[in-house]
Amino acid sequence: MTRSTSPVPVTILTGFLGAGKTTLLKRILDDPQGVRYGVLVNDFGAINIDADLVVESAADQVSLSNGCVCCSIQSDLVEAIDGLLARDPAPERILIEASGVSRPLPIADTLEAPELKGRAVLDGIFCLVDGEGFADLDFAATELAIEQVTGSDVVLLNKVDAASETQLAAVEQTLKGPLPALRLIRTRFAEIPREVLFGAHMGARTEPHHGHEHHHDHDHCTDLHCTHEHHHHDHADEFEAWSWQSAQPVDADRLRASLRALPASLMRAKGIFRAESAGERLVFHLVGKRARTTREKETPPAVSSLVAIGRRGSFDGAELTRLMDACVAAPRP
Ligand SMILES: Nc1nc2c(ncn2[C@@H]2O[C@H](COP(=O)(O)OP(=O)(O)OP(=O)(O)O)[C@@H](O)[C@H]2O)c(=O)[nH]1
Repeated sequence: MTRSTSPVPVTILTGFLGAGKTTLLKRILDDPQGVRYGVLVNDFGAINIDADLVVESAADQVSLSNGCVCCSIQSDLVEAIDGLLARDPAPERILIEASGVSRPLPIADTLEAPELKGRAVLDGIFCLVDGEGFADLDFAATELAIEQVTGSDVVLLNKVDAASETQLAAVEQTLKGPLPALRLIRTRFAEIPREVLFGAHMGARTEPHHGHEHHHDHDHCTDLHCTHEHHHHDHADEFEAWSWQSAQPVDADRLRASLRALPASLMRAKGIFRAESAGERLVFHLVGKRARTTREKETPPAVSSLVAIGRRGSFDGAELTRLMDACVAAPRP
């Protein structure tokens, strides 16, 4: 097998919790158009539900859970990319779905690690923004979302179907006000032509991007939200993830009741469940104030899982566990 000598292009998908990163990833992988993808999915929680959601797609996939690739598990990221590149056949492109609380530039800087030098190269950073939910983010979350935007090459203002024109215009104004050169595309379920996504060849970054000098190509990069101190803390200090699993099927009615009772302080929750009725799985998403459960005609997972993320100290994990244990179907006599 001949190995390509040119570096493998890497695309980073970033964006705040629930903005639509997995939706975009799935869209790409469901129609790979002949490209062999290597995929790296990072979930802040202990269970990588995103990995489960995209698992049926044909791609080499590595999951990085229980931490954030931009800070606490950055070295794991190098190792994971190294591992993907070493596969035979090697991927022709690598996609990294960052956790919703990651900052993209430290991830891009990872590609400069000596182990990866010349083997992988940054192609582009795409930031998903939730057009419907952006206005509901609290101040700190807005700040992080904007930081993700400033570190990206292109912003996908997503969920345009669910947002009003007034909402969308307000988000655009918030983002473009301080960043007039921002490249922003409105999307519905992250639908975007492949030519826009790939081939940007943003290339190697030659200097740290969080300093106050930005000499590189990213003309929309400003230091507005960019303080050194800000970039060096660990997201584990700010956010807390809780997770729950059950090998027993759940009772669909009780599950609905438990999910409705989840505290409003949660910023994001997602789950995949095996209900007693076989042949389908229940997928739950809570993004800010909005929650949705769908029945999917996919093989149900062997183990039902739920992950929730909120600000540290803003919810009671033991209470959540009690709530979810209550929806496990009684064992059959
Ligand atoms: N109405 C609407 N819903 C969307 C759109 N894009 C994604 N969603 C839904 O929003 C929820 C979250 O989408 P994901 O793609 O899982 O978001 P994410 O950014 O990967 O979430 P994290 O990995 O937890 O940060 C899911 O229920 C999606 O179906 C859209 O354009 N319109």
